[in-house]
Amino acid sequence: MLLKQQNIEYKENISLSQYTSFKIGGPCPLMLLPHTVQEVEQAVVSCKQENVPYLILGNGSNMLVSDDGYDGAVIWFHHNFSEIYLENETTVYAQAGVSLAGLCVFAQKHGLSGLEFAYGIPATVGGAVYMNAGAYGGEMKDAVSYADYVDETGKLCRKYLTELDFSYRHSFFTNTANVIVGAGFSLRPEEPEKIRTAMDDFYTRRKSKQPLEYPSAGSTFKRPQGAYAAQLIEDCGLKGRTVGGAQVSEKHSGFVINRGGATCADVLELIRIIQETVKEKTGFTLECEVKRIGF
Ligand SMILES: NC(=O)C1=CN([C@@H]2O[C@H](COP(=O)(O)OP(=O)(O)OC[C@H]3O[C@@H](n4cnc5c(N)ncnc54)[C@H](OP(=O)(O)O)[C@@H]3O)[C@@H](O)[C@H]2O)C=CC1
Ligand SMILES: C=C(O[C@H]1[C@H](O)[C@@H](CO)O[C@H](OP(=O)(O)OP(=O)(O)OC[C@H]2O[C@@H](n3ccc(=O)[nH]c3=O)[C@H](O)[C@@H]2O)[C@@H]1NC(C)=O)C(=O)O
Repeated sequence: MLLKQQNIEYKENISLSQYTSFKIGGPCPLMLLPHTVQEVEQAVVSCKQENVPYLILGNGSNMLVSDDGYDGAVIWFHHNFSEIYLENETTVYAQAGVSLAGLCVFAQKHGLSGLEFAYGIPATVGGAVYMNAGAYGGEMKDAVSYADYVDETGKLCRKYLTELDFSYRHSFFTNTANVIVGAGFSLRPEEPEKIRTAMDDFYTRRKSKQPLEYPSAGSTFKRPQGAYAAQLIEDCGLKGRTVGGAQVSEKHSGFVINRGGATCADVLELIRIIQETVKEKTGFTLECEVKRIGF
């Protein structure tokens, strides 16, 4: 395979369950761990040439991977692509593998406000921009100034906020094979203490309401127009409903959790039951927020 002759670090025959926050997922023959933009360009071009599909993995916190795994190459950014610096007085640049927690703490230490809402979202910068991650009234689109990416032909490009087509859990990148390599965040000066207090407040709220003690992929469904998925699920009596190792969290019914040993098939069956029951009893259609991989 050409892909393995390019000096890009790689691992073979990995189990994707080790790389997803759900702790679910079958095998994958090849994981590429690029360290430079040039290596990302090479990886994309080689995958195209060899007709190998690729998947970009950040923190794996929004993925439901098939028990049969993924028959392609995974490009992994966590731990590498972790550079972060001040571009000017109010702009922070972070590479795609930087954790949102790391980005928030960096901004706070430099007295820059605008990312407090994101403290506690278990994502990388790449995954968060890809999906316009949001919480507590904030979204990535409120802070992102531009994003750098390697396009599907292997060329490095930049798009600015107005071109990024952000909306609820969606961006220009959604359902494309572009690889985000970094982003610039435009922030406002504020006292570091005030920023720290806001971050701690959001984190405490998250911890008290969400089942962080179990593996999951965050909210399973998007908020449907005019309702909350969690409330609909609770009103339909589905809190605690279990299939194999998968369960509708007793703490927050918007989360399907892995109580131990859950398979992808368990989660899919539980999702099917939830969608069917909610539709039948309330008329609302619940759309999955979690991205399905390898189907
Ligand atoms: N608000 C909250 O409390 C929570 C939010 N989340 C969400 O989970 C997401 C998780 O981020 P993360 O764990 O890092 O992502 P994941 O590893 O879960 O990847 C999710 C998808 O994002 C795409 N992606 C990831 N990194 C990149 C990149 N560098 N360039 C292009 N596409 C990329 C991939 O698309 P592809 O398959 O096309 O390759 C992938 O399928 C965030 O967007 C956030 O919304 C999760 C938990 C809680
Ligand atoms: C976890 C994620 O993001 C989360 C984000 O952390 C939180 C906090 O702002 O708000 C969203 O959750 P959410 O829509 O479930 O919001 P919450 O405020 O927790 O709950 C909404 C409503 O449902 C009700 N609710 C919640 C839990 C529950 O068991 N039962 C219930 O009825 C709440 O009382 C509230 O009225 C995001 N999810 C989506 C799909 O928009 C994620 O994207 O993975």
